[in-house]
Amino acid sequence: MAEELAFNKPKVELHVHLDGAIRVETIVDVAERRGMTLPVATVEEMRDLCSLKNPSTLTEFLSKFNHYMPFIAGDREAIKRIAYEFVEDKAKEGVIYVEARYSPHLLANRDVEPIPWEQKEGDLTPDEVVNLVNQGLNEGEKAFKTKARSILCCMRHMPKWSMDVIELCKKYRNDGVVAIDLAGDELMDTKAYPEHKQAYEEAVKSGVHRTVHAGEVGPPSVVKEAVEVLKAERIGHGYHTTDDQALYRRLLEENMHFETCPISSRMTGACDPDFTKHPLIRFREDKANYSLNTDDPLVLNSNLHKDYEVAKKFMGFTEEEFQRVNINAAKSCFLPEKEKRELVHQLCEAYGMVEHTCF
Ligand SMILES: O=c1[nH]cnc2c1ncn2[C@@H]1O[C@H](CO)[C@@H](O)[C@H]1O
Repeated sequence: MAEELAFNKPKVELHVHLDGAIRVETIVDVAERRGMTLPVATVEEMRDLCSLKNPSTLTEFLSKFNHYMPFIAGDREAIKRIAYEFVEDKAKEGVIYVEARYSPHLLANRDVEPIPWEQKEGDLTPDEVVNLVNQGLNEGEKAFKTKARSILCCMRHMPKWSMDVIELCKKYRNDGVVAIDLAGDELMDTKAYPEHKQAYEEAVKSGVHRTVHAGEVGPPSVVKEAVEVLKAERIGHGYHTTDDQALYRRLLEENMHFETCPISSRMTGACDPDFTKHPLIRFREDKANYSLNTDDPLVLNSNLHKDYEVAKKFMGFTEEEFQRVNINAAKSCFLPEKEKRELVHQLCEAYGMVEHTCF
């Protein structure tokens, strides 16, 4: 008999890295097609290599990308394929709307300095990467009926890419790209460099939506900077906001959206490995505005059902709270207003709620 799911209803996912959500089978397949040598012999060994087994650090977590990104980066077919398969996987998890994020530069091999993953210079630019991902998401959306949009990531340690990122957000805003993000290792580098600030200023000026990874493993000051300097409309993770009570209270009042990722937060060492002590419990009790997300299912060897399961089993989540969480996610998504309202309506219908009582 199939295992009972913690929340078997339509869901919205706002924080998931496209390059952290690739199928292991696809990595192996692409490597073989490209005649590249894999470090291990089987899919299962590759899964082991790409994923963390025990709670660790964000730095260690991010180092897992080194094992598989070289096989995908620079390959047009692979990039389109991972986007398409991503939508299929989300549809199977009952996600009806998803925002997938990635760094176009980390998948390119031309017009990017330095060229990532020790690739030789090729002819795939960050611009074309965005185009390919858009095609894959779009075709996936048509095939699997899950709406998919994307968020382009600036990387904390690569400030010189950030102005390209905002220009790509502007160029593709009518073709699937809904926002800008700032990702990467907060522990190694917590400061927002002038180039990141400039990119976010341009985002504000040109009406591009903004989210920022902050307070994941870093202190609340990073969250404060995200809100005050980068004008973030949502916070990626944000667990450590609760370490500064005044800031936490203020963001609760402002209805700031926190994109939380329970399983990820344990494995990156962002939070106490004991889920019963997780800041998400505080968010729930305070009726904060937050969503539940996977972050990087490949690196976590996990899926969205498991995040919901953890919330139910260890954090006291009920069906009603899961519904509230998803309606908040829909209300905080980066779709245009009309599409956002339709999404909220779709959830209310699926949850059997009358619209005006729909929180
Ligand atoms: O949990 C996280 N915190 C910060 N950065 C992350 C996390 N997961 C992935 N990435 C980084 O974001 C890039 C673009 O998708 C990934 O390549 C990875 O370096």
